[in-house]
Amino acid sequence: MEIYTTPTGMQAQSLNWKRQGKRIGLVPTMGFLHEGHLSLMDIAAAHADLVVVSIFVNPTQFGPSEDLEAYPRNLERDLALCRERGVAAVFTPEPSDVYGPEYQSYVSLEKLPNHLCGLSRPVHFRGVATVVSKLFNIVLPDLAVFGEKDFQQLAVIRRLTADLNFPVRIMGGPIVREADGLAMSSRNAYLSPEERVSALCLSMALKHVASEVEKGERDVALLKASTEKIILSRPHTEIDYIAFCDPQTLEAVDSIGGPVLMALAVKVGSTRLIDNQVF
Ligand SMILES: Nc1ncnc2c1ncn2[C@@H]1O[C@H](COP(=O)(O)OP(=O)(O)OP(=O)(O)O)[C@@H](O)[C@H]1O
Ligand SMILES: CC(C)(CO)[C@@H](O)C(=O)[O-]
Ligand code: BAL
Repeated sequence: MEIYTTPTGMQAQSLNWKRQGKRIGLVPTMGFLHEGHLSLMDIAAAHADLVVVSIFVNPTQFGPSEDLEAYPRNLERDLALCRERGVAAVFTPEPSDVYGPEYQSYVSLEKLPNHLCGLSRPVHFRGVATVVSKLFNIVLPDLAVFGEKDFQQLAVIRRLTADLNFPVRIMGGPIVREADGLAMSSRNAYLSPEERVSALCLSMALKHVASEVEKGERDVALLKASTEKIILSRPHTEIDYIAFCDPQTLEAVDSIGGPVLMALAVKVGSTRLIDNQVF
């Protein structure tokens, strides 16, 4: 497995592979890898000749009061996991290699970030859209795989790929969960044992709503009220949002007609967790 730390080194290797006719599958991550990330590598491997994983805690997608410094990191372990999974190359640059001192070019979307996580993380999707655009130009992937856990991020990336004519196929990977239902996330490492128990309220609320919808409930106000009750009955929880929206536009809906995305963001202690399901 090759390890590249500079954009020019990575891009030169990618150009080489392209000349040889190889199809490159990219899995962008911020590291501290878990089974969710590994499942995306398997999807990429099934659709490409070789897989490149990027490991980069991207500073531009963190707000000033967010957890950039504290974000969990373990590069040695991540590299071992990538090697075991048959990854061809890991791209792991330093922030200064990605954003030089004169850096001033950003990609932002007009509408999709004005919902859900974008409301409490105002600079987040501009940072994500910028770094993903740069990764596409550096790694030159034929396809790139992102997790459905970050549903809004996947929607933003699909949109920007179409809008900016990147010749990249975007694929989504299903949410991988712990045995008890908690969606895997690098940030789960922040949870104390007591908070880890409270964190189950997200997947429990989704399950509860799924069964209510199955029984015929269509009223979003009622479904929101019962979700709120489930979440706030657990210690250390604070709701950022409970949203029911159109899975394409992310506009809020007030009843379940066609397919609806239910998305949650909940702070458990100081850890912000997200989860979602489409009904
Ligand atoms: N449980 C999961 N199942 C499937 N994909 C996931 C899961 N968790 C993360 N991913 C995907 O992995 C990619 C890299 O995400 P990232 O490195 O931020 O991991 P994360 O665990 O989501 O971290 P964080 O705790 O910061 O949200 C993203 O496309 C993300 O959607
Ligand atoms: C897509 C991404 C790697 C961009 O930094 C990040 O937002 C993530 O890990 O989901
Ligand atoms: N998984 C999305 C990265 C972030 O929360 O910053």
